[in-house]
Amino acid sequence: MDKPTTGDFTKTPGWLDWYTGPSQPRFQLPAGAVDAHCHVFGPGAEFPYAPERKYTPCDASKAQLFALRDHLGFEKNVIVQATCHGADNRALVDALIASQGRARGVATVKRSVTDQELQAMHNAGVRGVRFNFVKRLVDFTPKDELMEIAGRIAKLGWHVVIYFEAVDLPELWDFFTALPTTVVVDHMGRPDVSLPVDGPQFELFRKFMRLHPNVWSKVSCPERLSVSGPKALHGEQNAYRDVVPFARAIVEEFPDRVLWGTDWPHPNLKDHMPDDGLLVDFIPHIAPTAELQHKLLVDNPNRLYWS
Ligand SMILES: O=C(O)c1cc(C(=O)O)oc(=O)c1
Repeated sequence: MDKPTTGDFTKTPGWLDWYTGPSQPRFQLPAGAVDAHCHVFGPGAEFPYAPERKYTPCDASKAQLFALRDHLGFEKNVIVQATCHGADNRALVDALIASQGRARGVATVKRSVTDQELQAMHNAGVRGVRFNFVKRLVDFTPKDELMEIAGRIAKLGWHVVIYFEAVDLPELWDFFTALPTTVVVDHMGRPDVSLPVDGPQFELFRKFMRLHPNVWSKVSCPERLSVSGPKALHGEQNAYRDVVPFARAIVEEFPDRVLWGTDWPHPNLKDHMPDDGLLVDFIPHIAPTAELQHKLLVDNPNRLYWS
């Protein structure tokens, strides 16, 4: 793959660029596998980063994403609008159209979005909107605005993707459970994996999924959640041990409501940038049987995004 560029923008100090030359995964993905959480950044020279962004990344183009897809052995992508592009979905839509049906998208919209704009996004392959509650990434949007957007996109058959941190789930519970669509949680609601997997924090998340059959979870981002490592670098086949029990518990209890994605190009990692090939090798640790792997990687994402 090409090396990352920066265009005319200056990257956030300490920014880690995505890993070039990822290894060939040892785990062979099943035919039809979907990378259900990844992003495109710019390129900034073509699709400028949003003025209200909280970070400036290195570029991560659609061509680079599709090269990674092919290298790792995925058939398709779900591209999630990154907060560095705000509610300007042009880079996302451009990538969706270029994918020729091999990518679907999750957009960020404001209440001012028109029905024609929503329809155009639908035609390009958008199937959801993302509501972000991680304070370091976005400015606050009132919940009545978000609920209004949810009501409108529900009519298109779209779903809502939510990104929040585990400590905020109690406060957000009533809003989340009132959403009228399928609800997809990013990265298992970001549990603190140094706490017990059967402790109150993660138990609340499991209860959230148990009580609400419309709630799905991405069991992605061990590289973001792990405290103990080891990192997915230098051929490590047993990376991020502390995340395994959390992700595996969700995959085994809710096999028909889980998704997996690389999270490439891994925005805002501070510590290291994983080898995406080794991230794929993480999958059998959390989905140990061929049946669970097929649901996670093929059946579930195809049902949600391509049917
Ligand atoms: O849209 C983003 O900016 C974004 C950021 C992060 C993060 O910084 O945790 O994770 C994501 O999955 C997406």
